[in-house]
Amino acid sequence: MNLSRCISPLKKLKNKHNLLLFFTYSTTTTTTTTINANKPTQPSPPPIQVLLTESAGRGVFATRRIGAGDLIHTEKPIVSYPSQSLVHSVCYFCLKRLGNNKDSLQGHSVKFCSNECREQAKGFYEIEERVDWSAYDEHCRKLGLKYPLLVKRLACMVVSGAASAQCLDILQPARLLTQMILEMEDEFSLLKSCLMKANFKDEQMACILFLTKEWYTGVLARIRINAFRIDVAGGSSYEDLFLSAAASVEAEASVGNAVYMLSSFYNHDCDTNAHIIWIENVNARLKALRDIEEGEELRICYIDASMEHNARQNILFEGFGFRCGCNRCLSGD
Ligand SMILES: C[S@@+](CC[C@H](N)C(=O)[O-])C[C@H]1O[C@@H](n2cnc3c(N)ncnc32)[C@H](O)[C@@H]1O
Repeated sequence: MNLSRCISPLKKLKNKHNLLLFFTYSTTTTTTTTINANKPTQPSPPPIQVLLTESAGRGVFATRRIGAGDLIHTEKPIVSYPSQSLVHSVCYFCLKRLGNNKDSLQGHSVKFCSNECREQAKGFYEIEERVDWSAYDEHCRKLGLKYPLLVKRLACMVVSGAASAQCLDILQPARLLTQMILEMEDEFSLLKSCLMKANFKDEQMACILFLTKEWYTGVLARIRINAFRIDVAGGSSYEDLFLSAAASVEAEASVGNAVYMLSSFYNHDCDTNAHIIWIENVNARLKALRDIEEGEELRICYIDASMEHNARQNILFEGFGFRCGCNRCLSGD
């Protein structure tokens, strides 16, 4: 199975209020509906919908009551990439930590935890292997950049046919300052020159036509707002661990970064009712932190919620471009 099959095909519909409404079909909840004892059970759709909010763009809303601790849905990433310092000690596809090489399949510069992961990575990895990325990787390492590595992987996925060049278009982009755009354009030139030096077949060269400055900066602008830092829970008592969603936060402790579709529509709150956790690998699990009523907006926390008021406001404004007006911030806490 290649990665493109894991991507949520979002279907755009109109609801009875004529608001934009999106359903996702590839995410699942743990509950199943038995229609007939003789028929196989089918996963029920997640109890959520994406609607326009009054002041925060689109957001995720409960379609029924959700209990505290319930799993709301799971989600596979559209694109992910390991932290550069851990590239040889996590699975190159699912980012699972590899202990003493016993979980890894040897013989390649990067490792996979299973044949399934190797198979799913096949599309982009065959392209990636043919390119000398040292200049691009070194540029990212020197400047501590993580998101351009996601763009590199996405570019390889597009060349291999495992993803569409437009697959992130629906996500909200960050507003970019001129200086940022200039830096991104330099990075783009580096990425493109690495790819152009590779020995590709004619049809693959034709596939590189999508690779323009506009594509590169547009993808990076979306990744900046929507990427999650992946902190994988270890040990057996993971169900009790509280791991806040920390989109776009830099940290060496994380196994990597990833972009998801549905999870990207969750807005932020400093006193949140839902959170996202990762158990073993990059597949996300969205869980309710308290009872949530039908129609209530589900929000996650993008940052370290233990920070004081001004620090939270500054990080949210600089990183995500908004002033948080949640009840906790309004109370001055
Ligand atoms: C990951 S996206 C969330 C989904 C987004 N609302 C959309 O329409 O795609 C993050 C962006 O949503 C908006 N946002 C999220 N939480 C917010 C909040 N509490 N108040 C205002 N805007 C918020 C900001 O523009 C932020 O950059």
